[in-house]
Amino acid sequence: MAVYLQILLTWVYMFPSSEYRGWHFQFMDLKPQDKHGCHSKTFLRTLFNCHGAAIGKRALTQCSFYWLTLTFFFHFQHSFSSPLSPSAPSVFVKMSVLGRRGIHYFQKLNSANIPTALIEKGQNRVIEASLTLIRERAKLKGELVRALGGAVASASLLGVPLGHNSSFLQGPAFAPPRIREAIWCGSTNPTTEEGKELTDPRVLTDVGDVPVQEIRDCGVDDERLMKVVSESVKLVMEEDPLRPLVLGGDHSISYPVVRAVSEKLGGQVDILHLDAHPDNYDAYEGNYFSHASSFARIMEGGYARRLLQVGIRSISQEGRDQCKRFGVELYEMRTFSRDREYLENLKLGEGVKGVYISIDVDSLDPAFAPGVSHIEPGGLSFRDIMNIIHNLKGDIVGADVVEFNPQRDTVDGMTAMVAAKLVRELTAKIAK
Ligand SMILES: NC(=[NH2+])NCCC[C@H](N)C(=O)O
Repeated sequence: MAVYLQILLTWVYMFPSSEYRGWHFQFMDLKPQDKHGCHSKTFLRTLFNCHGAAIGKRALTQCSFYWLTLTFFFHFQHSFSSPLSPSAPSVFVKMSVLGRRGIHYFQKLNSANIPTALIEKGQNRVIEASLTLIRERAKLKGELVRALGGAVASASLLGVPLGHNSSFLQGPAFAPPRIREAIWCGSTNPTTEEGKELTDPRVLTDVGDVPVQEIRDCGVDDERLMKVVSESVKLVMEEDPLRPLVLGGDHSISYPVVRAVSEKLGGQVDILHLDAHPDNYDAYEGNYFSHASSFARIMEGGYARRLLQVGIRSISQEGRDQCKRFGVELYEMRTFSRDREYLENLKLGEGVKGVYISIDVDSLDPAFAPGVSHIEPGGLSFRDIMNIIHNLKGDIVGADVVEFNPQRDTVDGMTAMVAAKLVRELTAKIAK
């Protein structure tokens, strides 16, 4: 009894610290399909589900973690030594995994055991430097397009290699370079289906990636990181006629991107969202910024007037309740043949600032796009998406292609080509 009380108290003490999250997970994206990472991340997220906690809690939290580890150890030590206990090996394995993770994050915390102001100053410099590169590249591309003249709107690629807000695998962090490679791959040509030339800077430019890993490596938390993403999008939009075409990353990035688009334009947009999932949980696995929660954040923020979700075929009761709460127009796969005609003749964005298109690659049937974390059979065909996009009437003010996971792609990069073609055709849709 006393031991359980001790464990409970320890957890309560540990809750207020969000710092472990930042420092512990900073390198985790870089591990390929790390199953243990996935589980322990879920576990730790539940523990440290709190944002913006005071840095002064660190010492207390650190002690609490030692206490928790010891408590577990003493509580279960009879299981380790008892050959009759069937749970012994698995408990031991779990303990050693936890132990190794613990060591990893003590190192991080110890190295961080320096004045808060010093860390913050350094973080600010790194963020400023990161934004400077994007700002200068956007400026140059904007100047170039304006000098060439004649473009009202032009797509500009911005990569956001962020995968740590995934609830399962983290591979989408590796997508932007793979998509770029496929866009310019010699197996195809730079002309889009309806005849736009991607080599023309008035059609397409590129301002590079937000250095997500480098920023997280400095211990910057997600709230701040999301602001950096928003800031980067605004830097692109600053350079009229450039419009952001964002390469994800997991779906969590749509929140800071849409927020930036709406704030910069000074009003709401209509959103066409293609996905297998509605991604509207209040929070998922305790993560407010989860890729499964981005559309809850967008709707709460009031950034969208209409939200059309198309391709949905994995939706929980909470997802349905949230759709009702936010007035989402839900087009599920099971009724797609009925809805097709409407969806292939959409007219959006009138009376608001324009249309934002968010394409989750898992909206496609896995037969077309196997390289995604969340394989969900029964999806859209590539041509279904093309028909919807090509026929859509509206001013496209921004777009994203997210959730391509190169670690799950075929050896010949089939999904990279699919993601690239989505980007190419979105480019054609934006540019005018
Ligand atoms: N953007 C995504 N791929 N989201 C997938 C979310 C999956 C999550 N397990 C759910 O129940 O919805």
